[in-house]
Amino acid sequence: MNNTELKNRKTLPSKPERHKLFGSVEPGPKTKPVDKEKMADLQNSKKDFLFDIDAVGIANVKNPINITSNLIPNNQTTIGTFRFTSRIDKDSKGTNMSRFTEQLDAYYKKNYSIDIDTLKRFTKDLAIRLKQKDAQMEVSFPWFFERKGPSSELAGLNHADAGIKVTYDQDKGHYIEVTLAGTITTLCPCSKEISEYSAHNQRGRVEMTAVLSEDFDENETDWKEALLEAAESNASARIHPVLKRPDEKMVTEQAYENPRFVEDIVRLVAADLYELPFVERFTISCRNEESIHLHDAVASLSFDKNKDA
Ligand SMILES: Nc1nc2c(ncn2[C@@H]2O[C@H](COP(=O)(O)OP(=O)(O)OP(=O)(O)O)[C@@H](O)[C@H]2O)c(=O)[nH]1
Repeated sequence: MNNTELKNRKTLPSKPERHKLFGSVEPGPKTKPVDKEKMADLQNSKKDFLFDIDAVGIANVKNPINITSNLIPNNQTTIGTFRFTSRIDKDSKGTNMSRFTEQLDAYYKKNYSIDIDTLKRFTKDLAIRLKQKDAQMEVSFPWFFERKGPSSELAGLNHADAGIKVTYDQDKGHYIEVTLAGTITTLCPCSKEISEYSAHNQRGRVEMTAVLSEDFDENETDWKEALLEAAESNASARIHPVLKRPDEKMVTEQAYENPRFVEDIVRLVAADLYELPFVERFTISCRNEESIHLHDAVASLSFDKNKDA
């Protein structure tokens, strides 16, 4: 910038003056207490408020999390989306919302890992912090895993959407439910059967929710890997980030050799989850994004090993 340009530059008012220009005003007279002890505490008022509340808390909380995985990368940092709640009875006006994020930050500072044992501790600590008999947390996160091309062995990262829901109840103990949604290739059996050549295929999303047995040991089994394998091993073919021509030929032929309807997928995945000893009950859904329609094909089933077996 030369001297003439510098001289022609506009002189702006100061930042406080600019704020006034755009409508900011001086603070008014203040009469309410500023000390926490003297402030009204509406949410802690005790009275008959007519109804118990099943779940009150906060949702859509995002925080960085550490997870471990049996598949590479074995340790990863990803983003967790949380929901925290507890019951309150009809004698309490409200919960203490700040305590949920206060506890999350305390765990974050301890560099905690999102594993089931830690989350069991988390929910029990949360119930104590809230002075309630129960607490529930849900966390969902993208889980990354390395996948190699079947012939070239060239690697890249795939991801699935994972979730854990843990409930602590002073009288009943812990309840644990896990969710995994993975992506697969399916090739239409009907299309293969009726056509002189080719068959249309689709990208399917398989979502599995499983209630885990009390004795489930995460040190022995990575539930994420087990559920992913249930979805992928029953598909027409797996999804790959990197495919060279020899890989593509293998994947295409494998899909043709293993045609699947959306119904076939939920039943075959159900058979695998039925055989996993640490799964007590499960729900499976599959949504295929059809390549010859604008709509999707969907199927779902639920099974309880204790009731339906
Ligand atoms: N209970 C309740 N609080 C809400 C809601 N929306 C916002 N909040 C706010 O959450 C803020 C923090 O609440 P608390 O955790 O009770 O704060 P506090 O009483 O200073 O915290 P403690 O010292 O832990 O008791 C309050 O200022 C509430 O106004 C709501 O729908 N319900």
